[in-house]
Amino acid sequence: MKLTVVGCGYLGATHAACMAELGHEVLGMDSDMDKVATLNSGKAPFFERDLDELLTKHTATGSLKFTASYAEAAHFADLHFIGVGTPQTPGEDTYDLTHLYSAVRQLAPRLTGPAVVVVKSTVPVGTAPRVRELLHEVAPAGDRVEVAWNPEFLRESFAIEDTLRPDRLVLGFETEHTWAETMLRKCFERIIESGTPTIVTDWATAELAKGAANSFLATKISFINAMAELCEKSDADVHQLAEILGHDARIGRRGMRPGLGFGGGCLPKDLRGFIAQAAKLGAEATTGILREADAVNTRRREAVVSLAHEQLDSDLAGKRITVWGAAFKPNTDDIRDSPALAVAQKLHDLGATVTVTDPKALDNARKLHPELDYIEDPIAAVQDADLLLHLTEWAEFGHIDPRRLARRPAQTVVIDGRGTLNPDTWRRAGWTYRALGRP
Ligand SMILES: NC(=O)C1=CN([C@@H]2O[C@H](COP(=O)(O)OP(=O)(O)OC[C@H]3O[C@@H](n4cnc5c(N)ncnc54)[C@H](O)[C@@H]3O)[C@@H](O)[C@H]2O)C=CC1
Ligand SMILES: O=C(O)[C@H]1O[C@H](OP(=O)(O)OP(=O)(O)OC[C@H]2O[C@@H](n3ccc(=O)[nH]c3=O)[C@H](O)[C@@H]2O)[C@H](O)[C@@H](O)[C@@H]1O
Repeated sequence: MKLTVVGCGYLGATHAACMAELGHEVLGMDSDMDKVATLNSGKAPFFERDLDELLTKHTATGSLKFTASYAEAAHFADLHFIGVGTPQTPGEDTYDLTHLYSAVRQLAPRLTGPAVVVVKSTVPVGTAPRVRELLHEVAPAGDRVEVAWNPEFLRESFAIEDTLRPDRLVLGFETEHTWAETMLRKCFERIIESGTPTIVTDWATAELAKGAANSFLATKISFINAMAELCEKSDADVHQLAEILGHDARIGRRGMRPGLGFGGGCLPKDLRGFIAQAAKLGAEATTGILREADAVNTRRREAVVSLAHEQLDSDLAGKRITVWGAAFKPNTDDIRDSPALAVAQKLHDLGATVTVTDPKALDNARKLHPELDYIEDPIAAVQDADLLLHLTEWAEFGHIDPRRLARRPAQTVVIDGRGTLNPDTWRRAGWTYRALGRP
């Protein structure tokens, strides 16, 4: 099939490359010309495992191309996926849908024949009818343009695997048995035939499925982090507690790692956007648990700052603090709402000199937090430090032998914000080891 993907960021570039891998002819469209040029050269404008290889493979054969032209995109195919960003509105908890409506407004006047517009971006429930309205108003093809909803559940750092072999496919349509459904079933034929659970539903359920999934994931993380707060008061170990709970299949171990909490471009803003929309719809009473999940998450960042205070005798002025980690999680260069950088910035604001290291995210971090210091080598990073914070659990950091570090810092104190370093190894190497939720 021929198809386009409008918006080629973390989601869209991956989707475009994976659709080419499924055998389709794909044109990715993005308003950012630099991104388009990078993608056309077979490279991703961000770090995602194996994505460069997939882009190189399919741009080389010509089955995958990128453009900044809506006219070209509209002309190329009659199946259009939209994956533009839907960030949090600055200063509010709601979604900023400007990019989504802008993409629809620019695509619509160029749709002269029957077409299917499939939205993958995450939105508040109730967005689909507005997209349909806009398309029918503006597109010359009018109501021959159908709208489908296909929420995306991929995780960054597993994006290709999650796109090609998803846990489930959710397809939302206005009515049953539409042309849009036929088109999407054909597009995802290989995925569906491999046995992937495929749920066909209405628009509202498809929209809600995404917000509900991310809200649940966020709440699961905050649940174990609330237990960490309790462990801190009772000398219990939240990591062992999580293991014990996780053996119950109804609870499950995955997605329940305690520590500094969730960040990234999705869980925090989707949780807040979900709460804001529920309140707008008059279902505010259902959101208490979600508000608490957000509050627990914020408290974990504050807890690391408090621990740092405690270790440095309540005086951060002039202290040298090394932070291992800038990305919001390992194996990505994404720093959107990064818990590690939020803590680093706070410590800097309190007067410390903060040096950050990260295997992939330093360029992005430098742009957003120019006042912090940066260094590539995590070992050199601890030179003369009064305190080491381990805030993003890259495997590279876990493999460092603390004995190799012991003579470099001014004080051998480490706060393990992710709880993945081995306390015994660090203590045996002469370090004072502190972590959230464990003695
Ligand atoms: N990043 C992820 O892992 C996932 C993201 N999502 C959702 O997918 C959507 C996109 O997220 P990301 O890819 O992370 O964002 P992103 O910011 O990396 O990418 C968005 C892209 O859209 C482009 N864009 C913005 N306005 C445009 C327009 N009018 N026309 C054409 N291109 C335009 C931007 O230049 C950018 O390249 C969001 O709604 C997000 O919640 C859903 C599941 C996973
Ligand atoms: O909507 C999205 O964009 C995506 O958001 C998350 O994916 P992602 O943000 O890539 O990352 P996760 O692996 O879920 O981690 C999110 C944050 O939670 C933290 N986390 C995760 C898991 C855990 O057990 N504990 C924990 O603190 C991570 O460190 C990270 O900061 C969801 O997992 C995806 O299903 C969803 O598609």
